[in-house]
Amino acid sequence: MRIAVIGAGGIGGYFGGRLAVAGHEVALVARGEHLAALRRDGLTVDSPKGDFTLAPAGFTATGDTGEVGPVDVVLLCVKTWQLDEAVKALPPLMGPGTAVITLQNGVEAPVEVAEAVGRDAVWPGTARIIALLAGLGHVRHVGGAGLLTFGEWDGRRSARVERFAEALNGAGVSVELPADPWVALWAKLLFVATAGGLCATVEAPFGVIREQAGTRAMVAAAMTEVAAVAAAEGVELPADIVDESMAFLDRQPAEGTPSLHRDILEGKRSELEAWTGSVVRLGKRTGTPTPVCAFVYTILSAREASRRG
Ligand SMILES: NC(=O)C1=CN([C@@H]2O[C@H](COP(=O)(O)OP(=O)(O)OC[C@H]3O[C@@H](n4cnc5c(N)ncnc54)[C@H](OP(=O)(O)O)[C@@H]3O)[C@@H](O)[C@H]2O)C=CC1
Ligand SMILES: CC(C)(CO)C(=O)C(=O)O
Repeated sequence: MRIAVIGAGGIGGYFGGRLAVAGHEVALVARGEHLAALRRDGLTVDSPKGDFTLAPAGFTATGDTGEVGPVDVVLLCVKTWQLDEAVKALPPLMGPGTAVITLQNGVEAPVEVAEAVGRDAVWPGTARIIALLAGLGHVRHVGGAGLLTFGEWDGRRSARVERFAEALNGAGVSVELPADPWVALWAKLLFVATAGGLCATVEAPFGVIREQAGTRAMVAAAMTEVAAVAAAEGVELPADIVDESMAFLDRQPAEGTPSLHRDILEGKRSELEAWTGSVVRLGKRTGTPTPVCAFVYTILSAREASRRG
């Protein structure tokens, strides 16, 4: 298949790299020194599922989607606050059946992208992985299954969704095709906005916030708030979503950290607005109380402002 990945960072480099190794025609859209390194040295991925290096001849590295042309699937792998610019790079990649998979945490990215390319072209998706850019042209898969969920906007099973799922499976990437992709997005938000938010608030990895009774209780209370906001938005999460998500927290590597935590610590712009911030915003809009999420959001807004100067 012909695949373009916009944003060849942690998740884009990992999933795009695996598809290229499996023989698909992959274009990694990157910029700056990272793009230069990809062109010169190729892509190196360290992963518990098997390390690999892709030679420059094994994929296209470009800063210009006009050089790529229409593809079957676009993996949109930039941060939420980078979507605006990334969306402007989409038109040359779009053919009649092109699907754009949004992999951002949060529930707002598909809506933003659909405003540019239409709902029929957008597959709301999630990535279950911890991956990061370890250096120029170098991605590190730290943990997590390396699993993708995605589907047509309205949840209908289509031939193109199944075809891409097969391509991913053939590339060693696990896939779940949810009956409703929005349930998967909300379930992921329920985890990152709360467990991710608490890690960033106390500046500690998953192992600490789940062992301390106080932070564990706050995570569970915040998760209950997110489920209530989802219901108010018309998305019914499974009845055991909080227990399931606490069990998911217990399965995370003890030293694992969410990107929200790493970004704030490093003084970078974070995705706070799209994670805990969106829960608070949508809670206000629907009249759903979110006191724990609002507390976490307030602390982190101040912490990010202070770190970024
Ligand atoms: N990392 C993870 O484990 C997971 C991440 N996610 C989600 O995936 C999304 C991406 O996260 P992550 O992979 O960590 O992010 P990274 O910052 O590692 O990667 C994003 C990459 O996209 C590049 N980029 C941004 N805009 C453009 C553009 N217009 N053209 C070309 N390249 C561009 C960035 O370059 P530059 O540095 O120059 O800005 C960077 O290399 C986030 O929304 C996150 O929530 C979801 C699950 C797990
Ligand atoms: C919390 C985590 C690792 C879960 O996959 C994530 O999505 C992120 O850090 O962006």
